[in-house]
Amino acid sequence: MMNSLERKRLNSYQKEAVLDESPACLVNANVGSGKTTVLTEKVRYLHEERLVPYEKMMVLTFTNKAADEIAERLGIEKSMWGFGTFHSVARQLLCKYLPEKCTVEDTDRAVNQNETTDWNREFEVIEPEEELQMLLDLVDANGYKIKYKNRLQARLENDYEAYLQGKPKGKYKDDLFRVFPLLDRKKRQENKMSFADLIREGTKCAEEHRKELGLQWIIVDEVQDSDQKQLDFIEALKDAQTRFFAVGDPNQVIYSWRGTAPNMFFMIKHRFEAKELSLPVNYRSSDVILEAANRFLQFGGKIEGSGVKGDKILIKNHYDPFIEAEYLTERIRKLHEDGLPYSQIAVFYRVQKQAEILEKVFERAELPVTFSNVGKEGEVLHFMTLHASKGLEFDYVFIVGLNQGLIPLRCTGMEQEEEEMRLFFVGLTRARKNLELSYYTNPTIPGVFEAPSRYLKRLPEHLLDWEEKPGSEERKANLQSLRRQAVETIRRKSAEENMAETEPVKQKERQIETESVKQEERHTNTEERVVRRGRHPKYGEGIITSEDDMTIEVEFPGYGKKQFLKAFGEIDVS
Ligand SMILES: Nc1ncnc2c1ncn2[C@@H]1O[C@H](COP(=O)(O)OP(=O)(O)OP(=O)(O)O)[C@@H](O)[C@H]1O
Repeated sequence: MMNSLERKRLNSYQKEAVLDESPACLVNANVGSGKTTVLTEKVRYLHEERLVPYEKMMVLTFTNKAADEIAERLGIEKSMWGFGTFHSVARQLLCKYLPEKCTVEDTDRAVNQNETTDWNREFEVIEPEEELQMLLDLVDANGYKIKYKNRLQARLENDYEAYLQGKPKGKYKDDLFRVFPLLDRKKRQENKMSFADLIREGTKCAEEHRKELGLQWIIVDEVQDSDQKQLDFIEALKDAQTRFFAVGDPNQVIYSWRGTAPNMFFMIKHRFEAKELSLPVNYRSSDVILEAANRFLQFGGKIEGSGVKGDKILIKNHYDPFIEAEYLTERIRKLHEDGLPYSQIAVFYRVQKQAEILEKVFERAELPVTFSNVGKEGEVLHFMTLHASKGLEFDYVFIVGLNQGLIPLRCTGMEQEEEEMRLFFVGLTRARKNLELSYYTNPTIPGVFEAPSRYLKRLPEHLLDWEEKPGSEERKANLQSLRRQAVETIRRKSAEENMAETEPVKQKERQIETESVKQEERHTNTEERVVRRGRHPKYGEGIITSEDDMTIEVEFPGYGKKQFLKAFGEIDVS
């Protein structure tokens, strides 16, 4: 009975999850613990050993990427009935159960008699932009007044659902709620559905045809990403005999802004009265990476590793994003020369804006890069936002821009703070073997501070390898070389660019020179000062041997010289 499972060498937790046949079961899985493995093995087991026909199962995912991976592992067609994203499965249902297309005569008659024609199974799915344009056309055609047009997409997403649920008017005194009935009618007449329409109409359709569908299993991947409407869809599909099995990780909720509650995992457990199983062992990352990630874990105990110690996490500082991009090209070239395939290297950043400089510099360096998590396969480097990194794994991961105000972004409340932390957790846990984190001295992004991220302080010191924690002489030399490097690079670039750009480049050059001279001056002044003392909770009282804007160096009796980042506030200066 268990032969095919044994072949796959599942651990005991994974086996238990695969074999479980409770009416509802929720697997609380740690990052990298084999969620996808369990899900695919479960489908295979049910189909091959328990002889459940595919048409009696639904396997729902949140992304096309996950759907593709599951289909590939199972060796089934991506378009197979009941497999795919929530949207594609809702579409399948509607294509099966909506009325067939009306004849031309039917449509003419309906239009003549001013009847609304309705969606039929040949409907077209429209992008949010097209729906917005339909709305704007109706506003213009009817001379309606709409406030805050620049936020209309968001208002459409939120208020349209409210209108459909019977809410008569919105927050603002304008004509938006008068356009909604026209929009609804137009979409039906033109046989077009938005993504939200798909799930809502799909849910109605599932309710009507639940008995006929007679599902034996509903299986959901990454269930922590669900929103209320997707849960309604699952509930609509579920009949008395239908078993519900879902895998998810409460520590990887990073889409609260899209309507997922941070505690969704536990809400689902309650709603479906599900039994909870766990997958504790992470097979992906080294122990060093997991110990770092554990500091950002919000739910559950420690993540267990599979016993590979791994290298320390490298912490780097770069003058600015430009110098960093130059550094990355060289570093990545070297890693590749040393035998690491480009496809095993990824660079993550927090905001899209950071990609601009990286893109330019990497293009010039002629390295094979893709700036998304999909698309180009094969021997390419991956550059992407932390959000896009979810579900992926790489041997060597760079996370850039660990500055206050960037990672984490400035937050307005606790919930946002927690989500930022989960996002960083997702980023860290993509790495199998090596992690490199970096922050800028001069971030050049509005709203981002020079101070290194407080997340660096959260990481256990013994796991970190600060690239340079220099003493005073070394530091001075480093600042000088940093300045030389920056100026040289800019000179080289300015020679390449056209003349029109010379002046701003010069300004930048001057700015860097002034800044580094200032830093050196401050530095020298510190050295000339009378003895100052600082106190550390562990090392006691010591003498401050050097100091600049960001760091402070203190010599402690019995411990020697130690450097600290001021932003972490570990030293009390007397
Ligand atoms: N029992 C096992 N023995 C050895 N390796 C395993 C086992 N189960 C899973 N793995 C490996 O661990 C890695 C992570 O597995 P998988 O991608 O299924 O995890 P996941 O939980 O879906 O990850 P994430 O939480 O990041 O989405 C994969 O490389 C997989 O091959």
